[in-house]
Amino acid sequence: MSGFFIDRVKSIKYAVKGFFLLLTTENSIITQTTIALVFTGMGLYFKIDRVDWALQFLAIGLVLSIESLNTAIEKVCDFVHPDYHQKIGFIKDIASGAVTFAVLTALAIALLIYAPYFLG
Ligand SMILES: Nc1ncnc2c1ncn2[C@@H]1O[C@H](COP(=O)(O)OP(=O)(O)OP(=O)(O)O)[C@@H](O)[C@H]1O
Repeated sequence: MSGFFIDRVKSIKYAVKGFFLLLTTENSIITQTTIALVFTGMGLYFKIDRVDWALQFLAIGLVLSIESLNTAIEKVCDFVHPDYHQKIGFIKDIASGAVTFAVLTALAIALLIYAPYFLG
């Protein structure tokens, strides 16, 4: 039983390590995090309500999570096949496509939250 808890604590340790690796080494994650901070600033500036904060955090989490998985897929691709291959290109393209789904969702949420402040 105690082995189970030690394994869980180790998993959390590796997950936190991965979290900081993404934030400190991956340009795409650093860029998305910067955008997330800008939107957090906008939320504070416009004093958005509790539901809008929840939707905004959900959108930020969605984009960062999918972007992180896309980064992991790119790393696996580069590791298993460093040279050019049509299938690697296809795999990387559809992994990026997943990020596009998340970003479009986040853009829709951002428009719903902030358009009224800009359009009056
Ligand atoms: N080994 C490869 N074989 C075929 N096409 C590739 C290969 N590597 C990259 N590509 C093509 O180049 C595109 C960009 O790949 P890349 O790995 O540079 O990702 P990226 O989107 O620039 O991500 P990042 O900026 O996070 O590195 C892929 O979507 C794919 O179309």
